Amino acid sequence: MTKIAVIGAGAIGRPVVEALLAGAIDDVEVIGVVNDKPLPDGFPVPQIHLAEAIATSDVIVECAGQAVVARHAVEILESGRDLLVTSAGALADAGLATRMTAAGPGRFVVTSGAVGGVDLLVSAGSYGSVQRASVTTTKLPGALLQPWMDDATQERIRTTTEPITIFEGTAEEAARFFPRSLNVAATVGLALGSLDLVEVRLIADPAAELTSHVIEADTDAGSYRFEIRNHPSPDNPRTSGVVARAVVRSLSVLVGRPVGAVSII
Ligand SMILES: NC(=O)C1=CN([C@@H]2O[C@H](COP(=O)(O)OP(=O)(O)OC[C@H]3O[C@@H](n4cnc5c(N)ncnc54)[C@H](OP(=O)(O)O)[C@@H]3O)[C@@H](O)[C@H]2O)C=CC1
Ligand SMILES: O=C([O-])CC(=O)C(=O)O
Repeated sequence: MTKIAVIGAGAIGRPVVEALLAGAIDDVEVIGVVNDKPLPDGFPVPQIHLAEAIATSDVIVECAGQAVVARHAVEILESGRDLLVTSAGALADAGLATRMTAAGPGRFVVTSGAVGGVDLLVSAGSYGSVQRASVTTTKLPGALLQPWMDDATQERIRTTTEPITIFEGTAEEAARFFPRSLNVAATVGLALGSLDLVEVRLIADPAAELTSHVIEADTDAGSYRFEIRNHPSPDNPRTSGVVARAVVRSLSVLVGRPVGAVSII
């Protein structure tokens, strides 16, 4: 039996817990959830402190935010627990990425999250060269407002009646400026081995009922274009609903019991 603790009980963490309790992966036990505020009445597993999660679990699943990875990842890995990271953008901090890579004996992996095709990008980028890469993300305006934006910028985004580009930069900048909306840009950068290479464009579109991520890459193995169109989570319009399912799939690979009739990793 593999013991799992989850950090975060929001739009990703809660459905992950529910899926695991429903038996999505054989032989796992959810020992509890670490969360900022008290969990709502009726939450199906106990709320625990991080220290208890570290003491009693085999794998810790982060579904809480980049700051949690920055604060706790090294401690978790040094305790010998494996860590599944959802907030991939935390690894845009090169210093943190280096410390996490050096830490152990626990292992960390990053979920593919809201996007796909990253397996192919890892394969293409592994031994060869990457000429260019880009991620263009389109979301509803309200999902993109940030505390650092001034009032005029927030108003322009909130009231736009047509698609507007609100950010262009590298994947590192994207993860830093939009920590809850552009983790996928970091995921693509990590897959290709360079966050600086990935040109990111973020579009606020009032008609974007589906969140879209268009990923393009030219490599010496081939040229790729993936267009992903996800339904937003009903609990958090910033987050695509599929992310929780991706976390469960990633966890299933990490614990060695991949979901699906045929194992595709
Ligand atoms: N890789 C990918 O494709 C994607 C990654 N993400 C990442 O996943 C994160 C979670 O997304 P989502 O579930 O939608 O966000 P939510 O805001 O819905 O939920 C976040 C949860 O984490 C909890 N939390 C926040 N800080 C802490 C802390 N310091 N310790 C313990 N718990 C904490 C919150 O608790 P409370 O509400 O009580 O404050 C809340 O329960 C995002 O911030 C983003 O970094 C998101 C989408 C896609
Ligand atoms: O869920 C999504 O579509 C993407 C997202 O929020 C992120 O990358 O942070």
